[in-house]
Amino acid sequence: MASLFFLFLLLLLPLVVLLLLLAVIVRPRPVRIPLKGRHVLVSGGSSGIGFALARRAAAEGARVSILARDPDRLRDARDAIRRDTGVDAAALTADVRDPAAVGRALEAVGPVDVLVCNHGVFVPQELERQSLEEVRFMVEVNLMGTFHLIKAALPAMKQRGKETGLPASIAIMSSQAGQVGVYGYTAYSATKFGLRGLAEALQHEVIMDNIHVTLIFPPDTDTPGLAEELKRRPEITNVIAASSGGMKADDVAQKALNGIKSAQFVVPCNFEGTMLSIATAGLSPQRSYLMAFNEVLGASLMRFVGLCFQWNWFSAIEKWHAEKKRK
Ligand SMILES: NC(=O)C1=CN([C@@H]2O[C@H](COP(=O)(O)OP(=O)(O)OC[C@H]3O[C@@H](n4cnc5c(N)ncnc54)[C@H](OP(=O)(O)O)[C@@H]3O)[C@@H](O)[C@H]2O)C=CC1
Ligand SMILES: CCCCCCCCCCCCCCCC(=O)[C@@H](N)CO
Repeated sequence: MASLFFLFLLLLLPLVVLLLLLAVIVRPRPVRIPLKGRHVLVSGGSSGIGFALARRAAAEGARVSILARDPDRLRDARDAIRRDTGVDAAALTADVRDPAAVGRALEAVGPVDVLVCNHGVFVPQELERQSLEEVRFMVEVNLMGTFHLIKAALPAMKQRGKETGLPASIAIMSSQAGQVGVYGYTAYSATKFGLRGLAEALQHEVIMDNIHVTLIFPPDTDTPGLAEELKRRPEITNVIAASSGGMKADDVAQKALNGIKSAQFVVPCNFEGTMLSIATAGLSPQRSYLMAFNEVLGASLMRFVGLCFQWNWFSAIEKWHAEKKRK
């Protein structure tokens, strides 16, 4: 009996040592980003996830600015935020593809404490059938638009951080299609994978300015954008995307905001997303020693689970092609 207990302790010991080691080495160090009274700017804040996020930030006492192209939708969103929270959000009309317009918009509202690059466009299609114009459109909006926002916001953000001594945040909306390539998403996945490279490198560059980068990876989320997308999404893309459960915009917004407040680098939004994040942890920064522990121990199991998913997806593609041929 006593020797069994001893054996158990012996097996446990390496895990405890690993946990302690991780607690010492994880970087960057954990930090909390306060929201109350701070300036939160959300691009794409007039619809879907961005709107839900802006409204939640307002409800938590932040000063909120929303940025998008269509002034009518912006006005409706601002009215809804006022109705639900009593907060007057600033509505900024700008196309993120236009760096000068983005610069003017940011200048008008002053320094940002939490920049949420959430805007995004998604036009699913097989690459062979998709026009280069559509590919370029997604790259310009999703990828270049995010560069434009960050370049425009960073100098004043740094300056303000120096004055207040408070940590600031740059959050970027990726997608689970930015963690795994999916049929019909060659261009879209490329932009969302691209944002990860941007975010990892940027975190190195701004850590000494007390700025913390957060990358959010939602699954299919019920938004006006998704409704449009579904009108033309290839059937097999629907099948693969359904491997991860769909979510409501407000639930994604809550996960995102919690992730921003605790300065998580990677923010998964559902259970499948957590598995996906462990499977694709790579060399991304990790502040939580508990998550680091899960990543270290879960890596090989999640690799195996990922291979099972790929098996399933390639089988579905094969079957779909066979059926198409028969028709
Ligand atoms: N819904 C989903 O299934 C998922 C979404 N995501 C990502 O979440 C983000 C939000 O998606 P969702 O809420 O569904 O999108 P919506 O289409 O509902 O809203 C998109 C927002 O972005 C704005 N926007 C689009 N293009 C530009 C532009 N060129 N300049 C400025 N603003 C722009 C839109 O306003 P306007 O058109 O007026 O400019 C709108 O406010 C995107 O980055 C998307 O890739 C990730 C995973 C899943
Ligand atoms: C190791 C374990 C793996 C676990 C399961 C993986 C499931 C992956 C599903 C990918 C779905 C991609 C949806 C993209 C939604 C999106 O971005 C568009 N709606 C555009 O907005």
